[in-house]
Amino acid sequence: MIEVGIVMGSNSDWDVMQHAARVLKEFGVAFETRVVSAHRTPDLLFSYAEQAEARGLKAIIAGAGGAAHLPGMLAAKTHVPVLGVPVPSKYLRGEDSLLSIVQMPKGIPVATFAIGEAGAANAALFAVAQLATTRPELTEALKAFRRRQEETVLAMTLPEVE
Ligand SMILES: Nc1c(C(=O)O)ncn1[C@@H]1O[C@H](COP(=O)(O)O)[C@@H](O)[C@H]1O
Repeated sequence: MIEVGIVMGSNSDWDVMQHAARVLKEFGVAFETRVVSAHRTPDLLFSYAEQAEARGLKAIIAGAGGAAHLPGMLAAKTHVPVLGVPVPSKYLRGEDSLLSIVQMPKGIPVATFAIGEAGAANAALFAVAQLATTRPELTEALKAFRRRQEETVLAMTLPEVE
């Protein structure tokens, strides 16, 4: 059963959003990927959000760039937690995406992550952590992930100054 939906406003967001998919794949979490746009496919957005809970989704990772209304509008139409990823935009480098996702009005929350690839990967790690509250094997996998990360950093070397 699919547990996490990864949606994005355009297939041009894939370079960034693939990093969420890669993390979920690494942790063995079942996910789907979809292009859904609040602006260009509003009817699809409504039906996706309205069906999310009944379809068993536990989290929706939503990435969009520019006037990034997708995460907020999904959150408006479902109680499934929405994790927003600001995708870098052509003219404002994603600061527009970040502000339009993070500044939600009181009452309709979107958990907002960093702009770009790191935000996409962290949104997926956060979704894994959410699922781990009822799945001990995911907690163990998260601990192992942190240990590997720590070992990588501890093994880092710096060049000598000439
Ligand atoms: N921000 C949104 C929404 C939305 O919020 O519903 N739909 C598409 N877009 C964004 O428009 C940008 C340019 O899209 P195109 O590359 O298709 O022109 C993408 O970053 C997409 O997320």
